[in-house]
Amino acid sequence: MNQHLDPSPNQLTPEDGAMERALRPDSLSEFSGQPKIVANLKVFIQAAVQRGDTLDHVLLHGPPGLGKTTLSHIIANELGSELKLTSGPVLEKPGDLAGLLTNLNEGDVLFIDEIHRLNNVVEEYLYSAMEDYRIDIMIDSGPNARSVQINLNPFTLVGATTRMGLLTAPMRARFGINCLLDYYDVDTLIKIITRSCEIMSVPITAQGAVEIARRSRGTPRIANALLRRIRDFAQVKGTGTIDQEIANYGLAALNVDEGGLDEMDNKILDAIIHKFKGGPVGVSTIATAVGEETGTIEEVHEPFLIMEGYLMRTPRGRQATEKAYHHIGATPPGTVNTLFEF
Ligand SMILES: Nc1ncnc2c1ncn2[C@@H]1O[C@H](COP(=O)(O)OP(=O)(O)OP(=O)(O)O)[C@@H](O)[C@H]1O
Ligand SMILES: [Mg+2]
Repeated sequence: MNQHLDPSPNQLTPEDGAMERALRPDSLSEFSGQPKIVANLKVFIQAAVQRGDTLDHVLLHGPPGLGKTTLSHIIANELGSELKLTSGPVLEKPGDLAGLLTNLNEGDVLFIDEIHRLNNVVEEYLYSAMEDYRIDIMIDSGPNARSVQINLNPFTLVGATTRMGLLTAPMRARFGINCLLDYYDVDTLIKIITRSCEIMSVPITAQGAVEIARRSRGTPRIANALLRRIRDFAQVKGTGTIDQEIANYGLAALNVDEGGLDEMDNKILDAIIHKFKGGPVGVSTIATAVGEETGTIEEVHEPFLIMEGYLMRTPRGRQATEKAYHHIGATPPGTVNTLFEF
């Protein structure tokens, strides 16, 4: 298996990373899809700007590659503010956070990616910063230790998470604006693909765009990643134009099937059906069976397979649907074989 060809969101090469940034829309009007989120953010941003207030803290959540980081850049752009980026696992101790917070200017946007991965101590520290724009820092240690209160400039915290369930209730409660990003429909993905092709100066036919959009798992990052690879196929094996034929050829070569399922999606369905009698089976058992991390299955594969109707979540575990059986060419349980009926 060609791992480097895997278009999964976690396997971008540095070259892909640069291209991803080039394809990233930088204003709300360029951002396609998520109409409710865009409309609401427009109002909240305009209202804050008109009043000369800082925007309330924003929580962005949803599966990888749907535009959380993109939106954080856009929010800062639209506010005309500076964006400072960090992420949950990087902030190991309160001092790391204090350094960042005290350097924020009024109205700056602080983006904390993977905010569910903040440790408890840092998280509690963040509460007073978010609520009162104030932090207590300890100076000296031992008998001379004392805490000093520092006032911060008002700022907007934008937190992003793929795992809303892992965010503590007090943390969630401190965000005034809560945005759940949803998978994109095919029409919106066509728009995103067409825009990317214009930026990359790659010719694409309408059918070529449909084919890639349809098989991008509702995710702009995957649409762009597939597009870049199919551009290579078009250049080397075709005429340079991405039409339906070369799109089909490239998608097959990349192991993306007709329904847009990748190799791991198919492996998961196959394991549930053939190893665990269709389920219900726990996600960690599935993870072991297919050799993938439990977290990746929960964040990346499961939400997509559920949305597409291949998988059900029951209190006792994950269960394959009839659609899943048909997809991998197995017979669903309870199906009467009509050949033997008289
Ligand atoms: N609405 C959109 N319109 C156009 N392009 C988009 C949109 N949303 C995302 N993209 C593209 O998809 C890429 C991935 O988006 P982004 O990095 O914002 O995802 P994310 O939600 O932060 O993912 P992760 O959870 O993995 O950090 C961007 O570089 C951008 O090119
Ligand atoms: Mg991101």
